[in-house]
Amino acid sequence: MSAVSAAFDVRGRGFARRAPLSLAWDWIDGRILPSAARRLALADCVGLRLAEAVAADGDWPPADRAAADGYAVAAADTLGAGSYNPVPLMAAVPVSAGEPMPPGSDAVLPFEAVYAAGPLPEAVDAVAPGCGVERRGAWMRVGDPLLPAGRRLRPADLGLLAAAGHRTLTVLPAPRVRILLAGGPRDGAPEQLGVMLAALVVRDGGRVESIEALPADRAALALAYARPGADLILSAGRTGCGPDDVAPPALADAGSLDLHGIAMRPGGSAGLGLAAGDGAGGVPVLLLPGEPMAALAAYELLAGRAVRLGAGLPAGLPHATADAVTARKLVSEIGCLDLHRVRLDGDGRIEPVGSPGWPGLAAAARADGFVLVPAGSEGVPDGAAVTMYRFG
Ligand SMILES: Nc1nc2c(c(=O)[nH]1)N[C@H]1C(S)=C(S)[C@@H](COP(=O)(O)OP(=O)(O)OC[C@H]3O[C@@H](n4cnc5c(N)ncnc54)[C@H](O)[C@@H]3O)O[C@H]1N2
Ligand code: MOO
Repeated sequence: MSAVSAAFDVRGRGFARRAPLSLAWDWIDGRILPSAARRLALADCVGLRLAEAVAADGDWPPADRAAADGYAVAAADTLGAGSYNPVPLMAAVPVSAGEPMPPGSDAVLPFEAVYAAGPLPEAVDAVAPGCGVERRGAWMRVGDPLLPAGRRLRPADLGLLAAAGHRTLTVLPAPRVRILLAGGPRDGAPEQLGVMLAALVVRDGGRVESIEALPADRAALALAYARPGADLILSAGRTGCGPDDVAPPALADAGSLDLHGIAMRPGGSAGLGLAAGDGAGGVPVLLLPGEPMAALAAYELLAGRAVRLGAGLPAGLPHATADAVTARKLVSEIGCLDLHRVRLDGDGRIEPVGSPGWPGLAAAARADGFVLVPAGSEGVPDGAAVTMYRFG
């Protein structure tokens, strides 16, 4: 791909044209690969992808054990027991759930089925052999496949793998993502992008290398783009057309500005390129608008894809989807992909919350999710079937 808009400085001029989102995706897909697999301690693996399939190292449970609190008994000793026929138990041993079964026992009589006030406990119910017992290997046998290669590890997986005897795992390490806040809010407004972007990066399998607030200074930004230590850089703010919108020229200084201006709304002033940092091919840098809703949209549609690919996760949107029908027309500009924040009612009908160009995160907080109206469409009429991507 040629460095399309690289040479074009939009400051004081505006965007002559914007690239289709698909071009930005091609750029991301062609440059971002997960890092090589590494062996890490189990505790450091949550949210990472397994590089190879994992099998059980032993049986679990390793021996027959009690599944409930009660008395370990030989089931045959309880034969005929009932509330009108208590049967004294000569060899009953109190056990707690999870304890190995004592020799000679083959069932657990729960405390509720035992009268224990006399000199010997008495069964007031009969049990069959195996009752109240978790058999050796009931969950898994040595060599059983437990988790496939590529699995994104959940907290419960780590518990299972600990039970199966694993102390370390071979995983794809999380990409180190540097978050730069370029220029920050205007007029002393509160900073709000750092926490949001960090949470999104973690959601998508990345690790936040640092979050740094920098002045709208071209040289300072170029240095921060070029500094080694990150696998991916997200720079939010100062991507527009004003005189102090120095993020795009700073990226050109640090390496290359390969795209600036994307045909989507909000988020249309996003850009991307490479910083000549420590990586042989340069470190991908995604420029996100500073306007908070535009930053969110540009993260979801662009940057998140890069983080997921770097983590070895599927490139597509990670949001749960819902099939819905529009309760009102969703207007859209032809040639531009529109992200509509929408609310879902109990009947599966959605309504827009504000228009795509409406700034701020309040409307996103009131929305249940978003609907994407493709660039080729002039909008979606009411009563049309659409897919809603759920926020959160
Ligand atoms: N002539 C044109 N001007 C603009 C165009 C255009 O096509 N032609 N595009 C517009 C679009 S789209 C956007 S989006 C903005 C790009 O904004 P910037 O990336 O330059 O954002 P800033 O100027 O840095 O800030 C905008 C807005 O966001 C607030 N902000 C910035 N950083 C933070 C932060 N860390 N926390 C909270 N809020 C932040 C800032 O206060 C401003 O209100 O350009 C348009 N211009
Ligand atoms: O990047 Mo601007 O908000 O298109 O919304």
